[in-house]
Amino acid sequence: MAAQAGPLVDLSIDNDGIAILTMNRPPVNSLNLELLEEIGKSLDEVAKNKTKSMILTSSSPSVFSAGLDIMEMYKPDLKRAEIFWTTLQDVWIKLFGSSYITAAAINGHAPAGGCLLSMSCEYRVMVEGKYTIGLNETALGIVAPTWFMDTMCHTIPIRQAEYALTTARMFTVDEALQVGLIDESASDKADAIDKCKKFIRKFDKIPSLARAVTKQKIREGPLVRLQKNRQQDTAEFLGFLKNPKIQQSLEMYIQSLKQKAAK
Ligand SMILES: CC/C=C\CC/C=C/CC(=O)SCCNC(=O)CCNC(=O)[C@H](O)C(C)(C)COP(=O)(O)OP(=O)(O)OC[C@H]1O[C@@H](n2cnc3c(N)ncnc32)[C@H](O)[C@@H]1OP(=O)(O)O
Repeated sequence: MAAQAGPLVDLSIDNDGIAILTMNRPPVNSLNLELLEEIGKSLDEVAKNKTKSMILTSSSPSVFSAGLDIMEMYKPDLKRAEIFWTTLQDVWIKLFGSSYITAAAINGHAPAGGCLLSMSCEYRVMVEGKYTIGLNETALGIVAPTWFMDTMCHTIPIRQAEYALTTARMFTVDEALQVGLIDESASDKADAIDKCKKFIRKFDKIPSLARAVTKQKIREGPLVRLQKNRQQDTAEFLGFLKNPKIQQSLEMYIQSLKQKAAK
């Protein structure tokens, strides 16, 4: 993968006081430890500055995020893998459990961890095109953690979530709209951001504390479940990484990605 030039995330505040968090790890925003750390710091910044809302997007013209960086899981250094996983848990807890308003302007593909980040926001607008979104872990021979599943069940009906998770279903933009995985489609990134802002403006007349507490209460179940089981969840992840069959599946998947990229 190409070397990184420039910061891994850009955090700006626009004229309406809305934070725009842009992931910037070319070519596909795969979530490695360093990118996750930077996203986590930006989320802390948004919370600390009491910014009322945040839009998550990507600097790539065609990929929101390719999900977890597979190289963090393939034959890893186990100490780094542990930090990688706990950092991912932290990012999810901060984003899913945030008190400020969150929306995702999904300007391209959003598989696996990319889908997770967008589902952790309260509203999703996806740019029209040949892009797909979904949790495809089983296709890689791996199992999405319970909190990934919880996040999907919080977004679409549980029957649809079970079917999508077991079949590694990647939804087109139209299919995602139909099932409620995204809330709106957009013609381009600027339109997606405008639509996210329109969603955010719906709260202008709602007292912010009442809104925030309501959001946190409705999201409490999945959050508490992970907070109570963090160590076990990390141990499970490390256990998966030590499994030769999983390493073999990851190796085959990496090869198929490289072959596709070389064509
Ligand atoms: C053992 C673990 C147990 C539990 C954990 C479970 C949790 C897992 C969650 C995850 O997120 S797993 C990751 C799943 N992600 C994917 O399956 C996405 C794979 N990528 C793609 O499908 C495509 O790259 C794309 C649709 C996102 C973009 O397509 P395109 O624009 O055509 O780019 P390329 O495919 O040519 O890729 C360019 C470059 O990037 C490399 N790459 C792509 N995705 C990843 C990734 N997730 N991690 C690391 N590297 C990735 C790809 O190999 C190419 O590399 P080159 O060196 O050949 O340029």
